[in-house]
Amino acid sequence: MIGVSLKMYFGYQQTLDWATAIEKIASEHPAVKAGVAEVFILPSFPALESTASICADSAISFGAQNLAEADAGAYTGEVSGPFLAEVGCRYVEVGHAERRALFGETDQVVRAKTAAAFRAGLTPVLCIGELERTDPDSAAALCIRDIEDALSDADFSNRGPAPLLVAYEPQWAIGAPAPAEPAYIADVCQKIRGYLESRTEFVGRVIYGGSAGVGLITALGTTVDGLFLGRFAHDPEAVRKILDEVGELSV
Ligand SMILES: O=C(CO)COP(=O)(O)O
Repeated sequence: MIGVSLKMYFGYQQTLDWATAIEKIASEHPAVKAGVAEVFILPSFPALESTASICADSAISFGAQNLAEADAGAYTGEVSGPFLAEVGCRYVEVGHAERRALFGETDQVVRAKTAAAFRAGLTPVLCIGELERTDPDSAAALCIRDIEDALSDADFSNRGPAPLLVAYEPQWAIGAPAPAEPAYIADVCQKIRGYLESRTEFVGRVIYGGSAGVGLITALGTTVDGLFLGRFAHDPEAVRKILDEVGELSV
């Protein structure tokens, strides 16, 4: 699973050119064709509709970087889960470290947005990760506590197991020159995976984000379900190389 959030780096046309390039690379890639790699992209809201056209009948999917807590109403400037689903989003990011640090999103907000995503039938890309570098046991314990907390308002009663994507993003590794060490990532993600497997209301997978780029998935192997890329996916050729790596891992 290779996801990319563009954050707010690109302009509109730049986003569409990039999405077109990624769609072409992914849909022609043997790892995607063989079903061993999946790609999703998360552009800014105003590019979603054009991204839907680019991704129509394609192997790649798309989603949004944020959603409102409520489904409809007097919430100026917000975008609801049902709106995103109607545009064709499959994924929506919830609780990214930048939303928490820069826009005051609390645990309560993350709970409400996670519940809203599930209500709309979207797969939350639930971002969690420790603030400061620590040991893998402490990091995993904190992540599992945050996942449990984020899910605590979600209603799973009306359907079969819902898909959930956990993005393990140690906050100290976001926007850094290099990712966390592969052994550290693998240890934390294996523990998160163990927790996700113990829950039956949802089917959870865990991807790593935080300065992820070419070479990392080869080092991590199958200890993670994929990567959540930021800056290092701005060059579409880097995404091609990462898909090559995924293909090599599966043989
Ligand atoms: O936060 C991230 C993905 O959402 C990671 O971003 P960078 O890879 O640019 O550090």
